[in-house]
Order: sequence, then C-alpha cells, then structure tokens
Amino acid sequence: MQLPIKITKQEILKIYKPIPLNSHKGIQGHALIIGGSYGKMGSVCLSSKAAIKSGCGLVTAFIPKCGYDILQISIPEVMVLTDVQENFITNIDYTILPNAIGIGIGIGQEIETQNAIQQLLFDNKTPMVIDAEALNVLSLNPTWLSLLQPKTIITPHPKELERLLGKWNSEEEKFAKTIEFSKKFDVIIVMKGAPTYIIDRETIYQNTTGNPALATAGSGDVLTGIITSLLAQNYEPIDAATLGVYLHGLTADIALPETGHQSFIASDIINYLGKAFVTLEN
Ligand SMILES: NC(=O)C1=CN([C@@H]2O[C@H](COP(=O)(O)OP(=O)(O)OC[C@H]3O[C@@H](n4cnc5c(N)ncnc54)[C@H](O)[C@@H]3O)[C@@H](O)[C@H]2O)[C@@H](O)CC1
Ligand SMILES: Nc1ncnc2c1ncn2[C@@H]1O[C@H](COP(=O)(O)OP(=O)(O)O)[C@@H](O)[C@H]1O
Ligand SMILES: [Mg+2]
Repeated sequence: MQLPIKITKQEILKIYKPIPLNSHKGIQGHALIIGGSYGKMGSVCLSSKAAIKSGCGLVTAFIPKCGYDILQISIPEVMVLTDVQENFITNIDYTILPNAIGIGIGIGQEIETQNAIQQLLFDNKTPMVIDAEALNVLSLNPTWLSLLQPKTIITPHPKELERLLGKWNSEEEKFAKTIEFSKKFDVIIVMKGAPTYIIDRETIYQNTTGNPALATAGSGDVLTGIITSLLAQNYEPIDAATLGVYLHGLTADIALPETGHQSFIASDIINYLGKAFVTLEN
C-alpha cells in the first residue's frame, strides 16, 4: 500500500481556482441536489445551502412535494423542483442541465425511490456525488454499481462503507478492500472519518483538517453539498473531493475557539465556509 498524500494547504493551493473577475452565475456552475423524504428535509436544506455557499452560480434541489415550502422559506437562493409524490422521491424527472448532481441525503429507501435512483443512473452522464441512503440503495442492489460513470464520487461514513464492502478485520484490510472497489468501478471514495481518507484507485489522500466538532448530525450532508458545488464549477472529481474535504474540516478548526466542540452544528460548517475560503486567498 502506498503512503497517503497529505491534503495540506500547500497541496490545496495547487488546485484552488479563484473566481474570475468577469464571472457570472450562468457560467459559475449549476448544482442539482436530489434527496429528502418526510422528516429528513433538513438534510437537503443543509446540502443545498452548502452548495450555494461554495461558489457555484445556481443550485436546484429536487425533493418530494412535502419539502417545497421548507426549502423555499429556508433558502430563498435555491430553486426547487418536486417529485409527483408527497413524502418520498419516485421519479427523478427534470429538464434543467446541471453541471453536477449530489444524490442521497435523506432520500430514504422506499422501493419506488430505489427504482428512481436506478433509472437516473441508467440515464445520467453528469458528474455525480453519491451519499447516504443512495449508497445504501447501491449496497442493496450491487449490480447497479456498474451503471456509475467513471470518477463518480462516493462519500460513505464507516457504516455505509461496510454495507458496500462487507466487514473488514483490520485497517489494512479496510484499505485493501476500498482500493479494490475503487479500481473495479473506477470511482473516487471519500472514506469519511477522523481523519477522512480519499481513495482514487491506488492513490490515497489523507485530510489534515477537522476535529470532533464535526461529529454532529448533518455534517456529511453539508460535505456532499460542498463537493457537488465544486464539481459543478468544473473542478476535476479528485480535486473537488480533496478541496471539499479540506474546506469542510477547516471550518471546524476556525470555529473551535468560538463554538467549542459541543456547540458546533452542521449549520456552522456553512457559516464558517467564507472564512475557510478566505484562507486560500492569502
Ligand atoms: N436533519 C436531517 O434531515 C438529517 C438527515 N440525515 C439523513 O439521515 C439518513 C440516515 O443517516 P445516518 O448516517 O444517521 O444512518 P446510518 O444508519 O447510515 O448510520 C448510522 C449508523 O452508522 C454508525 N456510524 C455513523 N458514523 C460512524 C462512524 N464515524 N464510525 C462508526 N460508526 C458510524 C452509527 O453508529 C449508526 O449505527 C441519511 O439519509 C442522512 O442524509 C442525517 O444526515 C442527520 C440529519
Ligand atoms: N471526530 C471527528 N473528527 C473529524 N471529522 C469528523 C469526526 N466525526 C465526524 N467527522 C466528519 O463529519 C462528517 C460526518 O458525516 P456523516 O456521518 O455522513 O453525517 P450525517 O449523515 O449526519 O450528515 C464526515 O465528513 C466525517 O469525516
Ligand atoms: Mg451521512
């Protein structure tokens, strides 16, 4: 196994692209966040707000009908498309042309939702981030993994990773299985944890930012929004993953003196994103 490449500020500055002075929202990237179900709309609010706060020009959320008012009132900057069903997603039908898609947060595992995810994977050619329950749907239907476009980014926490790979008996075996999976399906795997590692075939990246303040509900939903936004801004998938993970952790490091570990919540990741981006301009 190769030694991990540390994701430091020095490495990040090689890939970070400041926003051009003459940019406008029409060329700054359009992110589509697909997710949510009754009782889990907060996850889509967090993810789509994180996306619009990470530099892309437009964000659309695709959600079940029950989330319409919640989304529109919580984040007026984000556009909303709704499924025909009230409480969960059954048919992911849209005419917009997003530059990147983030799917899975709070989406549930209803059979109609599973079928809608399969249909999207059949049709989709847009760069994609897959998280949360969409990963569990893939674990339930492993043959669908062959539908993923090359360099799709998947962002499992340890339990979601275990559902995809099966159990491991040691750290070494966990990495060996993850590398094998990345090679087999040509996907980038963000192995969320403390620290987070990113696996791109045999290359391993190790994040250097973050702290236990991030152990809070919705923290991963926010990460999905950040990475999807960067992907929509035309970052290469591996660069979107490394920059996203670095900035996400950095928000918690910057916030720590003010919030402590206990009072930091997922919305604070979004609140501190600006300060995290500014460190890259100096
Ligand atoms: N406000 C909201 O609407 C929220 C919605 N969420 C959504 O809720 C759904 C369920 O997500 P969950 O992740 O809770 O459910 P899961 O069942 O996938 O994960 C929870 C299980 O994984 C274990 N686990 C998680 N992180 C771990 C770690 N770092 N090390 C070891 N074990 C770990 C937990 O102990 C628990 O057994 C997802 O779709 C998610 O997007 C959550 O993100 C929470 C906030
Ligand atoms: N102790 C910790 N140190 C650093 N990062 C952490 C720690 N605990 C959790 N995180 C980060 O928080 C995020 C949690 O994601 P996830 O479990 O998907 O949350 P949720 O599903 O509630 O949104 C991941 O990015 C993970 O790396
Ligand atoms: Mg999660």
